Amino acid sequence: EEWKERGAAVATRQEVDQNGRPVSKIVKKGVNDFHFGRTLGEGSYSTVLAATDRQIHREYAVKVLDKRHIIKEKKVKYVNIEKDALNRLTEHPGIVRLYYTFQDERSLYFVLDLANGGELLGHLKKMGTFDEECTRFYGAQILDSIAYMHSKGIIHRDLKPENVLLDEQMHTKITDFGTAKILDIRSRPQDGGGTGNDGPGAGDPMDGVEQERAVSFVGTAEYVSPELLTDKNACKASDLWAFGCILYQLLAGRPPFKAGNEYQTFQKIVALDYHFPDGFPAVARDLVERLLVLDPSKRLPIDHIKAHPFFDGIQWGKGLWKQKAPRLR
Ligand SMILES: O=C(O)C[C@H](Cc1nc2cc(Cl)cc(Cl)c2[nH]1)c1ccc(Cl)cc1
Repeated sequence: EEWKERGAAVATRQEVDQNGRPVSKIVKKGVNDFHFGRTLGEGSYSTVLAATDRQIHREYAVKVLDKRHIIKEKKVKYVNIEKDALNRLTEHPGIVRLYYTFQDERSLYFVLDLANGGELLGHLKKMGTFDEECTRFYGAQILDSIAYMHSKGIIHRDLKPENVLLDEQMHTKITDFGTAKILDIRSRPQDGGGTGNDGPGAGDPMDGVEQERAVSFVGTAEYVSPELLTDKNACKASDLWAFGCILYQLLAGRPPFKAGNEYQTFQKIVALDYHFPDGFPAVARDLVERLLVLDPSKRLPIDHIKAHPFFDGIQWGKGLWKQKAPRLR
């Protein structure tokens, strides 16, 4: 079928050298190295297909983008940000892994982990709400992945249950880094990345540039942080605001800020206009209240979130990713 006619293309395999720095090893991988299968999803700028590597018979998710469409819609910057961000996030089980990128005359291809457990959002819709144990487990995995991203100078900027995929062990894999912000680590003081509150625009020289230009990107309405709506700038703590919204949503079955249209949702966010439903567990409420804080520098930093009583019993680190996922209920 049509995939056959396209020539192989030079691809880069992402590996890390002995110092852990990502190096692109040139391997000849192209569209002919894969057998394309079912469509897994359609985005506004991409189609994701299941594909099997013909040599090693391993299945991947391949994100295919039409070059003409990308150029016409001025999304070239986002595609290259997605590639660069994923290339820095190669050693964490909670982040979708990028194996190859290649292109042919018509399309761009990202060869990614296949997470065939579906989206966390789908499971939440099916269940209505998660109980505390499931919320604790999934919340902990998402937080552990955010801590890793931030330690590599990456801010996701569009965290939401839709962008949290599940693998066959029902463990999380965060995806969709096209709208990420890559902090220039050369100038950033090595803050170990976990603080989450180095304020908007800290250390990212590109920020100055973004401030002059209107920031063209705002996340998904229900999860957008107030600082993104007021002073247009995302910081690491913006991901922690979204994390607070996700925790609330897993337990309540809906996000904290949701109105009839986007503008009304934004008004609720900047007014911190939200309420906890009856029966919302008190210990979870305490944590959410320390995350949904208007001033980004006052949000609980990641290390304090991990130490919060809500996460009592969570084994942070490798153990979190080896244990069996709790049955959803
Ligand atoms: O070969 C690489 O790794 C770098 C290229 C860079 C690149 N070449 C492009 C051509 C077009 Cl038409 C559009 C975009 Cl966004 C383009 N990005 C590339 C190729 C594929 C993908 Cl998925 C991302 C970036």
